[in-house]
Amino acid sequence: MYLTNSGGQISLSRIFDGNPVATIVIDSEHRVIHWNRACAVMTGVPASEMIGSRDQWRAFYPDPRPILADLIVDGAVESKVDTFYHGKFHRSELIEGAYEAEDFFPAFGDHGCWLFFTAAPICDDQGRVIGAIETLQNVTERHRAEEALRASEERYRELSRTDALTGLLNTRTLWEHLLHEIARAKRYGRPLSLMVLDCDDFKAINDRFGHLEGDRVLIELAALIRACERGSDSAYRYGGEEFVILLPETAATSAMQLAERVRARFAGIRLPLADAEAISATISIGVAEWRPGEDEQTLIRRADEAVYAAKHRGKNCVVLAE
Ligand SMILES: Nc1nc2c(ncn2[C@@H]2O[C@H](COP(=O)(O)OP(=O)(O)OP(=O)(O)O)[C@@H](O)[C@H]2O)c(=O)[nH]1
Repeated sequence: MYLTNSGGQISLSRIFDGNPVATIVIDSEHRVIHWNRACAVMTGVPASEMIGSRDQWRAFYPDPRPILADLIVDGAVESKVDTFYHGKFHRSELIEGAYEAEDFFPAFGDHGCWLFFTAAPICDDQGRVIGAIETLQNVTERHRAEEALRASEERYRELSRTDALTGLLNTRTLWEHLLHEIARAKRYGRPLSLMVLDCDDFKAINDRFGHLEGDRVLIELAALIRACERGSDSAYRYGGEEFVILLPETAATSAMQLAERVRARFAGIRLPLADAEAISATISIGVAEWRPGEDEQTLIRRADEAVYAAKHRGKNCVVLAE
């Protein structure tokens, strides 16, 4: 078949060969009849090794198996395409009987390669499939950019949910979780407790040792809280030197025990300073168990009031909310 122009004729195989998109054509016997230059460059396999053979798989896979064009020649039975390209293919919206797929080829290039490939049937005048044409494009760069974007979105999502200094969840997340946990406690009639922890005399710590050392105390307290929380608990930085631990499935007695453990362990910590001095600090804790019908603001307010009560009792203690 020829195209004609003022300069003469161009054969179809020259057109294929000049196509910058890697292209393979096979006949009804699965024999390769075209393997263009772009395909040779992409796969590293010259056309001379492929034309007339049924070895097209060799350019892509370690073991013999059909490529997409082979499945098209075999009638493009969807279940068969699915066997080889599960979750990675869909029907072409442009050409009937054609498929598009995207897959990772670990042996391509230095670190593997993502290819987007399409295969369509070639039919005779009666509509019988007499071969298939497959095109392949390297979409690795696009994939890497998408992965980087996903990772950065995930990082931003994480940052928007956490407190930068301590790495604990932030107040916004606390309100979300609290609403959810109250709804759950209500629906299933389960206990739910919460504690508010407030660093004692923190202004004096800042004044005496400096703001950076104050930050160290907060970081240390956050680490201790994280070490003490159980699987279903979650911890939040609630304000400057205030923290919250949310305790699903926990009644007041257990919450008080946990609070007492955190208080005692924190009081025992000595943060060494350069001049052989050490910082020690204490916390006051208010514990509140959710009451049926109570909303999140009221629950937190009761725990806050218990913290004030603890401060009035001399600090470094735990008080159960009224
Ligand atoms: N280093 C540091 N200090 C903070 C941070 N956030 C808040 N603060 C300080 O925490 C101190 C809290 O002081 P107050 O609310 O007066 O409470 P307190 O000194 O702990 O006194 P009591 O609550 O009665 O024990 C303030 O001086 C704030 O500036 C922070 O992220 N880092």
